[in-house]
Amino acid sequence: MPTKYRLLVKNASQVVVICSNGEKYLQKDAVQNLCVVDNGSVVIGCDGLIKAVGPSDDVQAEYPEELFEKVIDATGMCVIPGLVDAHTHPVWAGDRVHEFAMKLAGASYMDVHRAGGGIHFTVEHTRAAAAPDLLASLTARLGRMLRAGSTLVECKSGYGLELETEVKMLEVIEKARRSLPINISSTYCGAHAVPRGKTVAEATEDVLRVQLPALRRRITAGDLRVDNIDVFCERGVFDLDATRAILQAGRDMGLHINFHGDELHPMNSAQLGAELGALAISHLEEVTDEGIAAMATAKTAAVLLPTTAYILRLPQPRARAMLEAGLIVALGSDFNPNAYCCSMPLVMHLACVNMRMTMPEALVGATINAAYALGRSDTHGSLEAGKHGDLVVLNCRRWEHLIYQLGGHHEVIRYVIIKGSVVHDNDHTLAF
Ligand SMILES: N=CN[C@@H](CCC(=O)O)C(=O)O
Ligand SMILES: [Zn+2]
Repeated sequence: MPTKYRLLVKNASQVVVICSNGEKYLQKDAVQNLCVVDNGSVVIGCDGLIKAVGPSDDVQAEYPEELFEKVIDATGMCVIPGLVDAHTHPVWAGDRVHEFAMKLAGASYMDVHRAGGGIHFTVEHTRAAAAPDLLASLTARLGRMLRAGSTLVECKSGYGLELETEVKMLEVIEKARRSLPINISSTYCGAHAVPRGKTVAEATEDVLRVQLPALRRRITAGDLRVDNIDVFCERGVFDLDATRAILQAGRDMGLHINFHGDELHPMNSAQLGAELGALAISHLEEVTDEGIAAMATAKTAAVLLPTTAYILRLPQPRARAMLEAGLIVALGSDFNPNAYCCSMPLVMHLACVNMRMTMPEALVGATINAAYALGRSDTHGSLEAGKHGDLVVLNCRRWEHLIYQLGGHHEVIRYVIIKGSVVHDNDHTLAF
């Protein structure tokens, strides 16, 4: 009999589908009631898309095993959707381990930034780096994220702050997108800091008159794919007017608005994002109640970054107030030289303990809602027929072990699968 399907994952103790009615995001009570199939199986076709998910007996009655290229017996294991990391800065040279020591000794993020460190330090090293070296380190970092269960990752530029290096970074992201199995959502973040020697007005003009028009030409020519536009809207970085001008220009080019706001000071970034129809705003440690309400009405997702609040000892984002107001809450690792974390399981753990999210809220934040924040929830973020066959098989009978076992994801994750192909097989056999 000819092979017709790529992969059968059968007999899993739990298949965490997340949602099953084509929802683009989950909010309010829907977040608590995850769709979970006990003793379930998943079928992925040769096109890499999910064909069926359901109770094992039903699936196996309809899809005989001999039709499959590969069968995984997931007895005693769980299946969850591939994790989605909605916020990373993974292209850079030069680490900042020395600044970690400064911060532990009491320096704030902006103290380091104003002293010429922080983003400026990384910009200097990234400008000097050769593209193949940046690609090699990006590949290694994406590999680490993938082994921690991430199958769709947002990747920002933003350590160039001038055309040449911003394009170099976006080209590196594009090469990774074309050559690696992991899915990438690419973000232009040329307004990540005001470059040394320029005013905010000059930096804004450079983005508007030089960088964006050049990017538009590259995108139109098919050389580059860019999905999102980002600005660091913060006191001492880009103010509200500059942020508005840049985000509007990006939106006019067809990019999704997805930016840094209300992190260190209340800037009314949330209200601005809601007004502009932003798909997502990240950080929000300092968002006001009015900002939360505006985002809920506009269906602008909140991308919360627990690693940053933890490392910088910031006030935690008010996840509970956001969830209760009906916001679409997503999570991201914020991997960058300040917050060196590639692990969404660790991010979910921090979100639960420090932000008081429940485990279902954290998993929703790292799947369907993170996919929504990237405009990808029609194809990613849940295990529904027609979506990409991206999933993680866990070496445990209950999916919550992935969050509960602090820092233990290397042992808990057995397989990472993208479009029905096993891209990571952690050949451990653990008993619970
Ligand atoms: N806050 C602005 N940007 C990054 C940090 C980037 C850096 O420090 O290099 C963030 O999301 O945390
Ligand atoms: Zn960031």
